[in-house]
Amino acid sequence: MEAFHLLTRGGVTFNKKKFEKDVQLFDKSKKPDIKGAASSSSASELPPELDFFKYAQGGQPKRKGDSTDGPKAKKQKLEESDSEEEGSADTPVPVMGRQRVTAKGKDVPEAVEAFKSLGSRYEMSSLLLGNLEKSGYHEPTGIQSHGIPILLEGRDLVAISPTGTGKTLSYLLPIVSALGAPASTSKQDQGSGVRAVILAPTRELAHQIHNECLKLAQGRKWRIVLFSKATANSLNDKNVRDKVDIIISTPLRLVAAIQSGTVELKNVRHLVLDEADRMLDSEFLPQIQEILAGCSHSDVQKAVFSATLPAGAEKIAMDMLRNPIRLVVGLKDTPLPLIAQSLTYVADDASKVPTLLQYLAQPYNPPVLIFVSTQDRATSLAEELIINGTRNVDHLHAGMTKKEREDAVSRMRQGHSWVMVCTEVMARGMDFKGVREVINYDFPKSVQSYIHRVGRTGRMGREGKAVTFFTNDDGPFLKTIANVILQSGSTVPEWILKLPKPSKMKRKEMGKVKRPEFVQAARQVGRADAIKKRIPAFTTHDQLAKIHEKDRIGGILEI
Ligand SMILES: Nc1ncnc2c1ncn2[C@@H]1O[C@H](COP(=O)(O)OP(=O)(O)OP(=O)(O)O)[C@@H](O)[C@H]1O
Repeated sequence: MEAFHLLTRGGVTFNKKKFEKDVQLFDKSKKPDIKGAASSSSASELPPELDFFKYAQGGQPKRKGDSTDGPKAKKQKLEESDSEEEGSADTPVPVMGRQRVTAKGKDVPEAVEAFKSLGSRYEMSSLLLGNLEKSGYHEPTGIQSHGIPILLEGRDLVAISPTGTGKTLSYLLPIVSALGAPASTSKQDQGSGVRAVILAPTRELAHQIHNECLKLAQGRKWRIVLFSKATANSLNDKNVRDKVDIIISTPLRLVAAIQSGTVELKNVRHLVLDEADRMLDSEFLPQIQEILAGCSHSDVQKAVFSATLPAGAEKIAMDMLRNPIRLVVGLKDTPLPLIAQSLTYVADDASKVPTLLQYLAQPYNPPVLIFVSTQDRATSLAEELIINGTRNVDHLHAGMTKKEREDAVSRMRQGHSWVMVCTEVMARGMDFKGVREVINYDFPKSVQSYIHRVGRTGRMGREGKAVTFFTNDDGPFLKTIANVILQSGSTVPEWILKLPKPSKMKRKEMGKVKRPEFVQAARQVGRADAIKKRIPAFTTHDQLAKIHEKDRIGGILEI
């Protein structure tokens, strides 16, 4: 702890040379050396901060300033190293693609190297294989190569694979493939009532999974229902209810429907828990148990998926499953090496807004996701950024109405939001392909929260960048997150590594750090004027290009 105190006790003995980069963030006369920030562009080029549409089309990110310590180099190092995750002593499985996959369990089915093998080996329909192609899924990822055959062979599965590696398709494809004829047309004896249930912790994620599922099922009349109050009401009619093939829901919504008798799960043959560790935590577990009890068919295949699965959650999962196979892709509970991660010291809460404004004043890669700890802090930080001239700022938290949340997600998907301030509700599962930078404005409340938050970038082979602010109050937990960063191949200052490891008890306090209810304003004086003159929250691409042109030549903003 001594090193941390040296850094933080009022700055008297602060070693400025050693922490030059952190000091630069507070020195307005110097540009901070933010790794990954592009240098200023020539006047004839669109400024990099405006040029994100190119990226949004999926082009390879060109990060300037990457050194030999950049994510690629780190990835290489990790692949070359002999580092190994737990379970590797079990059934050896060939290395697929870039990530090591280990499987534990009896009679593990052989992995597939190409989607087309699913046609010959499992008679997967050409319609489904065609839909994969149409979606741009040409080759399976590690979790898909191994996980899909396991599920197609009817086995239960615990799958742990890093964020953005295609877990959704790994469970959707086998389910859709096993459905056969849609319930509405079927004369076969497949029972009546919903046959597959997929559970996710947030409405946004359930919605995203629903969209993926619809894409995959194109061309067949399966009824795939995203559960909401409205759909629950429509299922009051048994004739409608019996024609549903798949339900995708949050646990609470489904339990309410079970209790009111609008849904029966006795015909369910496939049950998937996405973000399994969250679903099995104390908040959701009673609901999951109720849903499990409702799935009373003698042959229910169960699968749990997550990027993180702490031992406690894994034990609960294993007890739920029958003769399961456990798959681990990459290093368990570790972000992908493609995400360049760093820690930024900001002393106290009041210093965060100025630090963030300085960060956003440099060229950055929009859209950027900014995580805060509470709903009020999300709203107030978004407001603060707008007042201070940051463009296209949006926010999202669970206290907003369903419509507001849907609109915010849709603006993000369409590329209208450049800066999205959000709470934990966006941390898990949300897939926005263009997100290149994540900022943990408030320190995460657990290692799992950290991994999922930073996992909103660096998805499906793209590079990403994640910055985590820490204050003096976060000091005791710094080492825990630093270890995760180090394990995934990014570098951490030496002094942090020398901090003592917090006890298990202490680590539990990580999520309980007290923060002010609202973020602290960057400017008190002239705030009312600033609000009146603030730039409209959303402007068109052309308007923004004009603004930047004027900014460069010192013009006055007129919009
Ligand atoms: N085989 C594939 N080829 C190309 N892209 C794919 C493939 N499989 C999935 N994807 C795309 O990769 C992205 C990430 O997939 P997905 O959201 O399923 O990741 P995940 O592992 O569930 O991540 P998280 O842990 O954050 O939930 C999505 O945009 C998806 O469309």
